[in-house]
Amino acid sequence: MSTAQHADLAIIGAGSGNTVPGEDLQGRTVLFERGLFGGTCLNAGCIPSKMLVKAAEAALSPADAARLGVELRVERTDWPGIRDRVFDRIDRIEAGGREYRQSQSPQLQAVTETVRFTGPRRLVTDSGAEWTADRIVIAAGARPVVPAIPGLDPARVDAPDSAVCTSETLMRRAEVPGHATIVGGGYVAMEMAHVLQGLGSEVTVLVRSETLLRGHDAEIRRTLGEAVQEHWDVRFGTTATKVTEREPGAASAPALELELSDGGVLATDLLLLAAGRTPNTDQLGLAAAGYDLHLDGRLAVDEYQRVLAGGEPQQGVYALGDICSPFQLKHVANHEARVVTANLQAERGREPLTAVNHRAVPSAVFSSPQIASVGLTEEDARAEHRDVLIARHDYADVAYGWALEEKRGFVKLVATADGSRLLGAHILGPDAASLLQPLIGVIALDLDPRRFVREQYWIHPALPEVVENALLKL
Ligand SMILES: Cc1cc2nc3c(=O)[nH]c(=O)nc-3n(C[C@H](O)[C@H](O)[C@H](O)COP(=O)(O)OP(=O)(O)OC[C@H]3O[C@@H](n4cnc5c(N)ncnc54)[C@H](O)[C@@H]3O)c2cc1C
Ligand SMILES: NC(=O)c1ccc[n+]([C@@H]2O[C@H](COP(=O)([O-])OP(=O)(O)OC[C@H]3O[C@@H](n4cnc5c(N)ncnc54)[C@H](O)[C@@H]3O)[C@@H](O)[C@H]2O)c1
Repeated sequence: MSTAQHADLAIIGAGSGNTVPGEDLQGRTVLFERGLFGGTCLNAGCIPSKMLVKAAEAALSPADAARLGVELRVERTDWPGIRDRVFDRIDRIEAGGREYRQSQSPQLQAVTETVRFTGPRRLVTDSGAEWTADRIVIAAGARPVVPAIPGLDPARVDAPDSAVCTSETLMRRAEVPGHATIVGGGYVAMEMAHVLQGLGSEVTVLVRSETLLRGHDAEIRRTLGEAVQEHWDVRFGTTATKVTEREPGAASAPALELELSDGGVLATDLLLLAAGRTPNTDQLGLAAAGYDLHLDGRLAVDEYQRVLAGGEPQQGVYALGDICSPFQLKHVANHEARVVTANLQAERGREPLTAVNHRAVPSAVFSSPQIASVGLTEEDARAEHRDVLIARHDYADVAYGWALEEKRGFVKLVATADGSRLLGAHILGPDAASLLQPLIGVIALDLDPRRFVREQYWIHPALPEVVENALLKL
């Protein structure tokens, strides 16, 4: 006889999955979380990284001020103070979320363990507790890839006394390294290089390919590459071929020696691995459940976020966020969580399901310069459409750009040949993420960009005039 406990709904992962159980969900719910409540975004991702970017930018402000004729000096950056300010706030929110789920959520049982499937709708925790559930939401996220580099012991990555880390532990480290080496040329590498340099590190970035931020518009990538090389030692087409870690605690610094594919040797205090994030599907025993996976390890879902098995959607089994999404972004995970919540309700009332909307997914990279992007790149648009219109306006050609003395920033728009539909928008420069937002609306709501620009006021002389002028050029 089975001793398994039974739930109406089981949720795996209290990151974005934690938003699914609302007041109106009926029946017994179990929420499995092996780590921190709030998941990656709150504890080791979007939120602490942006709080640190802000501190780094304050430390880098003398260079901006100097362009304006103001001489500023940074007296000191108080890393322990900055780190503790950031994580005191975050840790309190995490503890509050945990406490709420553990003792104040009626009908919900929080199980703070790792769980895996032993069959379809059948689960077991690490301590052996068995569960069955009528409906399941899989929101188990992703984790940093640890590339195979000779000499690198994967078990030591992120250990408290190790000089090799990922974004999981970087932001809570005891010290800012004198010299940091970053493997990767993607989002994490660009943002963390900015943070580390701002807070006092010398930074070397090892980029396996010849470009930063693969998938972004080529002009954006090229301009970013030129800009960051003014501050960081960026080595394109270069990988680490061997890592030698000195004895932990050995007096002689630096802690690591790296052999590089170009034959060079690099002594460094910290190695940050920022080589992508892999979905946690391999840790979930999914073969026992028979659910389908994509080649890149993502759980396969249909447009209603229902998990597929043998190509067929499984009623009542959903996935959301990094475990299944083609976009590893928090706003996408949140949207998918809303779709899943709506569909759990709809299923009960036998109402139509809501489809996910992955059109016009924006992203921003909070580096220096900041980048924000939505829709097609120029290259993709040219491949998809016979003719396209490209419009570009520089920050330097609007009044607020003069106030900023901004030389590099620009807005680039990609539209259909007649200018009636915006296909993509790409911004590089101060406040790019905020400037992009109205253009996300134009694409998402299929607004005519010619009406959008003409039939509203644009505040003069505010920075959005750079967006207005790019739109006028269409
Ligand atoms: C450094 C960094 C910065 C980022 N910045 C941004 C940003 O600025 N903007 C943005 O949009 N996105 C950003 N992201 C991406 C964003 O954090 C993720 O896309 C988002 O958090 C994914 O949410 P999720 O719910 O899918 O996964 P997670 O938040 O990772 O939640 C998954 C949860 O499942 C738990 N879990 C996993 N397996 C099991 C198991 N077997 N049993 C029990 N529990 C399990 C985990 O402990 C975790 O808490 C950033 C990511 C990083 C790493
Ligand atoms: N601001 C944001 O929205 C934000 C910030 C951070 C992370 N994220 C999300 O998290 C995801 C993961 O970030 P990321 O920077 O780790 O991944 P990424 O996919 O953005 O970049 C990975 C980089 O590592 C390189 N790489 C891969 N394997 C390698 C290897 N074996 N050796 C050397 N280099 C290798 C790739 O060429 C690439 O440059 C992002 O794709 C993004 O979706 C978003």
